[in-house]
Amino acid sequence: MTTYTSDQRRHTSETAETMADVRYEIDRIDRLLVEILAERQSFMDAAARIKPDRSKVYDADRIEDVVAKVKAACQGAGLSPAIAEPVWRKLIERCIAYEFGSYDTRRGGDV
Ligand SMILES: O=C(O)C(=O)C[C@]1(C(=O)O)C=C[C@@H](O)C=C1
Repeated sequence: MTTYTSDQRRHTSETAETMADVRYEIDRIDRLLVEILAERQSFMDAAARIKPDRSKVYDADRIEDVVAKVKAACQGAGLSPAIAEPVWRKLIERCIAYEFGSYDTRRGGDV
């Protein structure tokens, strides 16, 4: 199971006073995002292993389902959907490319 390593939080957005404070927290959060995205990526390998054929890697209905769920989560979390939606659409696009690569590597390039 993935465990996330995190540097100590020093400030909240309200207590930060200098740009050094702000950038320490942004850099800390970015390292956490990298760990979380690496875990998400690992499930593309699982999907490539489980999906019965290559035509299932790209799933338009599932893409819209993922984006809708992310937008719903944004409301509770206070994340701007204007940030989230394009980020997730690009993330999914790159995850699909990764999943195709994983699928082809696993199946020896057979289609
Ligand atoms: O849910 C899936 O079927 C996935 O493989 C995950 C994922 C994603 O990155 O969210 C990637 C490829 C699919 O086309 C849809 C969604």
